[in-house]
Amino acid sequence: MGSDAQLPVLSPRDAFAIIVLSAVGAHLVFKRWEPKKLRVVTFLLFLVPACLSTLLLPHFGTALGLTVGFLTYWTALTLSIVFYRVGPLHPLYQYPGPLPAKISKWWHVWHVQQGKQHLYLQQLHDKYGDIVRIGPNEVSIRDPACITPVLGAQGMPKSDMFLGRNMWPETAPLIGYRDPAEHTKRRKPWNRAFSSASVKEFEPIIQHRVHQLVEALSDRQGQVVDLAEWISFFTYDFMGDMVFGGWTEMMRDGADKGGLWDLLRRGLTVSALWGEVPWVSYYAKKLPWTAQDNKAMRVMAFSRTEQRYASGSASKDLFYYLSNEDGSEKVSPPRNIVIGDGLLALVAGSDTTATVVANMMYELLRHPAAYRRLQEEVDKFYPRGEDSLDPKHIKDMHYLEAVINEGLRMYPAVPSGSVRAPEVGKGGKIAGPYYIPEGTQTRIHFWSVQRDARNFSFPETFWPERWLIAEGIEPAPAGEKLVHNPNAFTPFSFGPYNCVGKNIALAEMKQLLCHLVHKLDVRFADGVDPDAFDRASEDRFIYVVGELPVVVERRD
Ligand code: HEM
Repeated sequence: MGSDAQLPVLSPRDAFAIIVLSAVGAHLVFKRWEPKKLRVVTFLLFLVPACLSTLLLPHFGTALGLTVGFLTYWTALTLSIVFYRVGPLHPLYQYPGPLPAKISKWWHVWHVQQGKQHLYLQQLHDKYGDIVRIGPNEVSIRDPACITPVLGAQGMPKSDMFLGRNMWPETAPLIGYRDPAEHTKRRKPWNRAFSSASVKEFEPIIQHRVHQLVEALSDRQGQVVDLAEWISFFTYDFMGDMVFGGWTEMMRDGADKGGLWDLLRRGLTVSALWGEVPWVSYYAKKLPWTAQDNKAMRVMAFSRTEQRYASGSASKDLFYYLSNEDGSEKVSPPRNIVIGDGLLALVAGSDTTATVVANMMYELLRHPAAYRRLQEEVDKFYPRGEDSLDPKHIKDMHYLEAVINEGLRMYPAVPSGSVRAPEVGKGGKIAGPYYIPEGTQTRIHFWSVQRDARNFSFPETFWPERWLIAEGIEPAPAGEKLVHNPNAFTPFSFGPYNCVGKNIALAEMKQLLCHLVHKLDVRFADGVDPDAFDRASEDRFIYVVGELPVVVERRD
């Protein structure tokens, strides 16, 4: 071909048609393969429109041609996405939900960022019904009939939420394992650590730390103390002992001197967001400032893990099982896995238990009759002079159990549930009356299910007696018919990925409440607005509570 050969010039109409069709094609590529690699995304979002804009240069000149070309491409891409998401071709078209949520996931992320996701989703369920579309590709469910089909053994695998939360796949903790077979394998040492027999071995540690908490509070009698903070100190110190054979001494210091608690809480806020948009974490982890807290968290866990490897086991802590010091597995897991799981235990076991106990105490303080009744039960089983750290009567203390169940019902530690998704390529799943298309992010909204009048009478009222009535231990109030659906009560989740620490958490909470009300009288500090505590609570995947200013008095 000669050097003066000219490329044919397309008419503006044809050029625009090609740009628009290419943008729709790019949408199809994004939808089908969800590419994350920066090269591919840059190619689709910048290189393609740049090349296509050259078709407009003969008509508009360079600057205007490029501007019009890019704008046309991006507008067509955006409109293609929006029309698809709100239109009848979308597999979730039939499910109701707010329009902005259908169009963009960022609508939901904004609500998550506010920390009030639990209330927002509850409002959506009240408005739209038991299934709500809360993202372009996501639903929230409030129907207990869906718990087994979504969370049960034949249910759905984990979604990629935990890939986003964790950021570094090489230290993926148990909770992030998506492959059911790998998850079952990795969960074995956890199951050994938290079997009924092993939980008994943790009892002396619980007793020691509960005693320490009650003594620390007694030392401050008459002063205003933040009970929620002290309960957190307790759970962190206890988990440090339980996981690594010792770590923090927050109760001794009366403060989080090492900054661990602060660091984990900050990390929690960020990872709650990234869990909602996992692809963001793919880029964010490459930026030093966004990943700072998560990195610092890993460094801390790494250093404690190394120390623990070096010192060997002085007791059968969780590490003993996770690192295979018990010798049950033929091959010991690599260190990175043990680091990930050690950190998980600390996060999963500390804030969860702390937040539930703080909420129970809050409700007991708001309901003095319930506080008195609990104290009377404790006093009956442990008369003055008896050691309420000895757990021998705890299994017979029905009101204590009722208080704990009621606290867990009203304040599930993971209020908005953890997300599952039918695997892409394997077809959708039926959940109760709903068809859930493959790849749909699906959550059971525990907060809404457990506060639904169709499952529990007076759902917004703290009423421990409901559990005694349901068990037939005491009669319902005259003229009342109790609504009580035990299948709708899943604060520890359900199925093969449920909370592996449930037994230890229950043992810890029972021992703590029993000894605390036996030894101390607790009341709100003067001038405290009790509702402020409720208002300050936030859903950061784990429920996080505000300050609970109280005054304690020793009872003996
Ligand atoms: C009141 C206290 C607690 C509550 C309400 C609670 C609740 C939960 C929930 C809702 C999940 C999510 C399960 C899912 O993805 O469906 C979970 C997972 C988990 N929890 Fe707890 N938890 C508590 C205490 C603890 C404690 C003390 C530990 C001890 C280390 C612990 C360890 C874990 C672990 C390791 C997982 C991940 C399990 C897996 O993926 O197989 N939790 N917990």
